[in-house]
Amino acid sequence: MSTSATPPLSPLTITFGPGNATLEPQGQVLTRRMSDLEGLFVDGHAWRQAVVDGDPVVYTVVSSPVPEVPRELPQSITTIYPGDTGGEFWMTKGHQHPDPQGEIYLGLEGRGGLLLFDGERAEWLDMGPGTIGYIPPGWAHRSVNVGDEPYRFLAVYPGSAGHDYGWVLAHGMGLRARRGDATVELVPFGAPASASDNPTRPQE
Ligand SMILES: O=P(O)(O)OC[C@H]1O[C@](O)(CO)[C@@H](O)[C@@H]1O
Repeated sequence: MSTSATPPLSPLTITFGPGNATLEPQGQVLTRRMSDLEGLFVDGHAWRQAVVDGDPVVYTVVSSPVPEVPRELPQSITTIYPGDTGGEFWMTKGHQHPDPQGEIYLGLEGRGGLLLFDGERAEWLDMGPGTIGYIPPGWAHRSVNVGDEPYRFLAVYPGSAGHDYGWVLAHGMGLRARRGDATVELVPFGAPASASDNPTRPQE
């Protein structure tokens, strides 16, 4: 199997590839470049410049062949590359499940964080190899690489959960993760980009 399988599935084993970067057998592979993250970084000028300067790959999602359909339990490995845009750490788009169901992440490599927002409360979970992050039903979720190496994690989620990206654009994520002096700095979602990033840049 090299793409999404068709139910009914037979029992199967799925193994990690080299560096925990892939799954075998493997399904779909999604590549998100900077241009796919329009409107998500608070510093829109820095985002646009990064697109012009080569439109780097921000993260990839490698799925197993288990399909996103009701009653199945798909898995995927997400690799977020290290970097920041206008001081804001590279991250996934973030989404809400239209069908509110839980999800688990297992940290595999690197240093990351799991930002959760239910529309009122925001929570931050530190993630690393061996950490399980639990996403309860009704919490939008975004992963962030806060280190200097690729941050990699396994996600396991109900196949009927779905991905609502519009919810995050409409409601935000409560907090943003910025590069601080020694570690991650969490700031209110609406806080402007730091003036020191570009002193001559007018605020959007
Ligand atoms: O869908 P987004 O927000 O781009 O983030 C990708 C992550 O979310 C998932 O789609 C599942 O929640 C994972 O496969 C992956 O870790």
